[in-house]
Amino acid sequence: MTDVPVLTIDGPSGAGKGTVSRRIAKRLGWHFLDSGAIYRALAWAVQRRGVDLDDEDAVARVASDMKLEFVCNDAVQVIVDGEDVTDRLATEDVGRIASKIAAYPKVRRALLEKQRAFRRPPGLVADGRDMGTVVFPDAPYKVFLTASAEERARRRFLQLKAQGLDVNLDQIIKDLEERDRRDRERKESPLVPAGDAVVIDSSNLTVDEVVERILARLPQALKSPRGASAS
Ligand SMILES: Nc1ncnc2c1ncn2[C@@H]1O[C@H](COP(=O)(O)OP(=O)(O)OP(=O)(O)O)[C@@H](O)[C@H]1O
Ligand SMILES: Nc1ccn([C@@H]2O[C@H](COP(=O)(O)O)[C@@H](O)[C@H]2O)c(=O)n1
Repeated sequence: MTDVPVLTIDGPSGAGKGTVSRRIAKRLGWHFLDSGAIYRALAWAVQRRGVDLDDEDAVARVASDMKLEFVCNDAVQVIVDGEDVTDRLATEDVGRIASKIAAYPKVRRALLEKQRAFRRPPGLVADGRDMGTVVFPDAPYKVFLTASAEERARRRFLQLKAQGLDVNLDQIIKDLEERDRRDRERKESPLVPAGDAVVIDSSNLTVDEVVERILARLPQALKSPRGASAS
């Protein structure tokens, strides 16, 4: 428990959590936690070290001892064990492995304090699956952002295509639904809205509209902090 305010934005893959969270963090002048990037970085480290994905203890050991850094320049760079892996984490392949190992209770426990360490003044916007339910249950502001599976797949398709990746819409829908099902059905920290979260369906909303809806729920005093950028 701490006095530092946290806004949690949870939801399924492709709902727009990362895009919206980054914008809001910038507007408020707050820190930003992309917790999915931590699970993706772990997926990468586990593969890199040749660890058996079915061995929960071995994967949890990597979660405890991997050296993870987020370097904030124009964009956020993810450095794992001294290697910049930023460009390798976006693929559905890494997402699939991340969601498999994210189901392990020992892995989630090993990553809990690493995530809580992001809570620093003046505030934190935390994006993920269990930010409002498990990692920051005392957060005063919680959002569950969702959208139809078709719309989320369409967004992911356009996003990956823009990055020059060779993508197939049907495969993306399949991957996304499988990953969501695994995230929702796992026993440990499943993807569910926190009881006190506001649910926003972004299927028919632009990014700006989602950002404004969320900001409208925050107290005015948080929206004009010293040093916050207006962009
Ligand atoms: N409301 C929206 N309308 C249209 N496109 C959107 C909207 N929100 C996000 N997008 C686009 O959808 C893509 C996926 O968004 P984003 O990466 O923020 O989703 P996410 O919920 O963080 O996904 P993941 O959990 O898999 O990381 C991005 O290209 C983003 O620009
Ligand atoms: N708080 C979180 C965040 C992510 N995960 C798992 O990681 C996968 C990848 O996350 P992205 O947000 O980058 O797509 C995701 O499918 C989850 O399985 C998690 O469990 N908890």
